[in-house]
Amino acid sequence: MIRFDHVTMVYAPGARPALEDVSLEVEREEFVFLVGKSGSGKSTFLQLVMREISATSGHVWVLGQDVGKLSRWAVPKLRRQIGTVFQDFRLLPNKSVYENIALAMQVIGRPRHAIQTAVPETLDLVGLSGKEKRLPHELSGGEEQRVAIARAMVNRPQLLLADEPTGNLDPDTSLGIMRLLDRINRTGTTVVMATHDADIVNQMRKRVIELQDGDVIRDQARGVYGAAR
Ligand SMILES: Nc1ncnc2c1ncn2[C@@H]1O[C@H](COP(=O)(O)OP(=O)(O)OP(=O)(O)O)[C@@H](O)[C@H]1O
Repeated sequence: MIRFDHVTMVYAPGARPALEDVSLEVEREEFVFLVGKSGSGKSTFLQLVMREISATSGHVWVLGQDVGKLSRWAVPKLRRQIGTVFQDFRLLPNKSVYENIALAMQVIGRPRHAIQTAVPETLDLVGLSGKEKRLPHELSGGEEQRVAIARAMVNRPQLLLADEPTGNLDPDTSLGIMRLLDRINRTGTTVVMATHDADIVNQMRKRVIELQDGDVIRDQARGVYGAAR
């Protein structure tokens, strides 16, 4: 699903590498937490997978493709197979819940009948049936994140990347979001989630990859947040 082969990322000449000689593999249908202090390289990792940036050296393979070698038209095709969720939700404020989700299908040219089927199904998946007409400001933070997850999932991506998705939510709401991400994972979507949320990581007991100054310093199955090294 994802393979990093001696990946180094240097943003500016002479700068310290944001990732240095990272090699690892994420298998299909895994759930992986990326942890590490601020600046350790978590977002850089996710951006490399999305091909928002290109590795300075080494190879990043995503869904069987060396993303550094993709042509310009192949990048959007790759991104269509990857859902993304962020800490700040990134919903369009003057569009309804339904419209926010439908837009993700419209922009890739899906036909209206497909949208009319998939949006209600996805709203049901995230537990927001009945709220389709609401605007984002009429929702709680947890509900806004559920809309963002619905938008990420409506095109049925094989891979879901989440950058600190519970960062703006209280512990109970965060747990609800994690249960949803776990359910999405169990139905076959690979999930990679960067987080600082120790409680969540310790409760979920999934694979934990810890970065420090651009190095992988721990890769642990059924891991915890703080190092039990
Ligand atoms: N666009 C950029 N230009 C230059 N340097 C960058 C850029 N993005 C990140 N960096 C640097 O790369 C390193 C890794 O940053 P990154 O954002 O990947 O860390 P992070 O683990 O995601 O941090 P956080 O938890 O704060 O989001 C840091 O030293 C950061 O300053």
